[in-house]
Formats: sequence, C-alpha cells, structure tokens
Amino acid sequence: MNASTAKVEVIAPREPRSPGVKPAGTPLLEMRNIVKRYGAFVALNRMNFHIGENEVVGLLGDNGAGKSTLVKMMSGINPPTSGEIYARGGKVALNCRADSEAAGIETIYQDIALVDSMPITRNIFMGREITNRWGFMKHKAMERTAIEILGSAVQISGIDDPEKEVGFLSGGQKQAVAIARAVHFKRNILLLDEPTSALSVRETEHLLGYVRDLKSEGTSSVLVTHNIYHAFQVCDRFVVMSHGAKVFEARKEDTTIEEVTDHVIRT
Ligand SMILES: Nc1ncnc2c1ncn2[C@@H]1O[C@H](COP(=O)(O)OP(=O)(O)OP(=O)(O)O)[C@@H](O)[C@H]1O
Repeated sequence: MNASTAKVEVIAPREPRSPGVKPAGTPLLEMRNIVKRYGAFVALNRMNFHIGENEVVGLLGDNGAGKSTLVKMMSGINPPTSGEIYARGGKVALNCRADSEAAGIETIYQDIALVDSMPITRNIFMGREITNRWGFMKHKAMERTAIEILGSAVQISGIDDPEKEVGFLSGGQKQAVAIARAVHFKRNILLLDEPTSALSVRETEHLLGYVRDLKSEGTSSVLVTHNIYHAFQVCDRFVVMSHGAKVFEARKEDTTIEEVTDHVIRT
C-alpha cells in the first residue's frame, strides 16, 4: 500500500431506516457529513444533523451511539475529523467554546459548568463580566442584572438572593441558572445533554417548561435524553443515532412514541 492509498477513509456507510427530514429554511446550525475518529475508532460516521429556527430537536440513541460526541462538537470542544459545519448558511469552524458561543450556541452539561463556590451573579457573568473602563468588575451592575434575569426570564422558584453561592442550590436551580445565562446572552441554540438525569420530577417538569418557553422566545434547543417520554413532551423532531450515524429521523406529527422507541432499542 502506498502513502496515498493509506489516507483514503474506509467507513462503511450505514443505511438510515428513514429518509430524514429536510430543513424548512436555512438552519441555525447544520452539520454535514461529519466524521469523528478516536484513533481507529469511528465515533461519528458521516453524520448529518441540523437545528432549525423555533424548534426543539430530540437527539436519542442507546449508550455509546455518539450523542455526546456530537453535542461536544457543537460546543466547540471536540472538533470533527472531517465534515462541514454551517451557522445560518455560513461555513464555520467550531474549534473552541468561543467559536461555539459566537455561533449563538450555549451548552448545558450533565455536570453543569457552574462554580459551586461562587455566587449566582458571578456564575451568570462568568467570562463575560461587566467591567468599567479600567477593567474592574462592576459588581452592583451585575447584581442588578442578575436579579432581573432571575426574576423575569425564567422565574426560578426558590432563588431570592443572587449573591447566594451556587453550591447551596438544588440540581434544578443550578440548571435554571445555566439557562438564565443562556437567555441573557441571547443564544439562539441551547444544547442540553441529559439535563434531567439528576433532577426531581418537579424540577424536570420545570426544566422542560423552560425549554418550551425558550422556543417561544426564539431559542431553539437540542435535547439529549434517554427518556423518550420527556422528549415527546417538548421536541418537534426526533433524531435517533446508532453507532455514530443517524438511523431514524421524523417530525413529531409524522411518528409515534412506539416507533421512536423501536428505533432506539433496535441498534
Ligand atoms: N475521547 C474518547 N476517546 C475514545 N473514544 C471515545 C472518546 N469519547 C467517546 N468515545 C467513544 O465514542 C462512542 C460514542 O460516545 P458518546 O459519549 O458520544 O455516546 P453517547 O451516545 O453520548 O452515549 P451515552 O448515552 O452513554 O452518554 C463511545 O463508544 C465512546 O466510548
């Protein structure tokens, strides 16, 4: 084998079980033909994925299907080996968190990226602190804005003091702070990777409510979950992955919970 043939990618294409769903307009974000390799292992296998305006997309699949790999790619912390990414039709490279944020994306991780020992206000403004012209932080201005955000944007129950340390909040309240941050910085895409795994039933209902509210305010979401019932409560479209590829995709009105479940377990 010479050097040029050694470079040719040999990835067995998987046949999707459904024809897929074409974007209605220009997607907020589109991933085309994405391959992600970890050494010889192919974690994403010519994956196509898009997020449209005003929609919640459920990203489903069994353990190891590649969901988190795709989410991390959209968050800019796991660049693809090959493939193309477009934000509102323009080609982009998502090589770091800042690239992802510039594309209007905010991620809410399973183990929420908040600092427990810091007050809510500092967490909301982390990395984007309001400063005066000498670079000193304007604590009062941040606190005022934090109160506004906590009070109006997501109505976080039980949080009365923005100076409270995040470590004292429940899992659901932490999620809500992370969502408040996304709302305030006007992200147009929110990525939620297993956000309900550590939440109570009530907190889960609140979180799903936020996702619905955000959609009506113009923020689309991608919800990664193993709970198909949660997905059916809020998602407009379902994408099922298996072995790094999309195997099924349908709009909610064109499918049933039984059909989606069947595709998730039939890996
Ligand atoms: N850094 C890495 N190095 C090597 N392999 C990895 C790495 N990260 C993920 N993988 C592999 O890629 C595959 C997809 O993993 P991923 O975490 O994306 O799956 P998932 O669908 O999110 O699964 P789960 O629902 O269990 O979280 C798995 O087989 C995993 O072991």
